[in-house]
Amino acid sequence: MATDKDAMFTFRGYGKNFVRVLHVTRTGNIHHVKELEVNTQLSLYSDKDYTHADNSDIIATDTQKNTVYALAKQNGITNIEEFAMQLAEHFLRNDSHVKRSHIYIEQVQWKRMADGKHIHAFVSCPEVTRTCRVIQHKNEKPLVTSGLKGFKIMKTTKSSFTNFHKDEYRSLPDMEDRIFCTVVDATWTYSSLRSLDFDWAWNTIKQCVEETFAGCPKEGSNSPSVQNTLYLTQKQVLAKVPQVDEMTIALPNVHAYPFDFSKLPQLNIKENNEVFVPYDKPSGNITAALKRRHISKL
Ligand SMILES: O=c1[nH]c(=O)c2[nH]c(=O)[nH]c2[nH]1
Repeated sequence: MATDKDAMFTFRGYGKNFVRVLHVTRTGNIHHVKELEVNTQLSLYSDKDYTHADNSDIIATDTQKNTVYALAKQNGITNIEEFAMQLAEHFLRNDSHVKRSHIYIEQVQWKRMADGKHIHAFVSCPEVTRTCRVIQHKNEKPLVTSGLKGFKIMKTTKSSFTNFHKDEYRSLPDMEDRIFCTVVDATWTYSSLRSLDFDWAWNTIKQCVEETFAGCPKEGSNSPSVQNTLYLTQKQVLAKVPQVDEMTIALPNVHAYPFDFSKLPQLNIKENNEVFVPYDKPSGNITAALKRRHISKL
């Protein structure tokens, strides 16, 4: 990447962010909707656009935006992974001077009204955002990373945190029973895309996250720490979705501590396990990436 004798680029890329698309498919009178926000980024072989103000190779970010709408119209949107791969491939195939395509898509969810039965009326369901990142280099296969983010979940018991390290700075007591609240941010890569049903994979992984966190509805499941719950989630995902090669999860520990009624001695409140103060800052930041040891044979 020679630039001049004093400096060189270590990265270049440009594209359009936050391209919003609402896509409606009609099967007779039954309508299906998908709402996406698409981010495109292209890296070219030449750097003359940056260094010599030569714009002749630039695929304008406006053109990239139009391409998103055109491909949505021409190909439809089966799921965000397929759509991102089509976009990445399109720029590489159509424009020989493109070296690398990078497409990142977020999908917000709409659910059918009337308990999922309405044929054309929907309710916004911001409970969780589905994400997908596709990076593809010229003449190479796409690297697909799917994910979910913003999935805020909480349980009011069966979470403890005890026997942790003691030193002169520790003030937190052992907690046998606490509130566990987190906002799940997870991404995963696939070792094989062959006959992979991306919707099935995403739904299965979301279910793993929920089930590991919550346990069965009548009993729940014990969490001895956020770290352990995170690891058990990853293990369950690797067991249930054989195409997943590596999974990264971030589970912030969004603390909620009992209000300290000792500050109000006149109320003579001795016990409190009902009134909590949620704190969004600071939050614990617990994260790990778990990768399969053996390459999948799929
Ligand atoms: O599950 C937890 N893990 C920690 O590392 C930690 N640290 C902390 O203050 N509370 C908790 N809880």
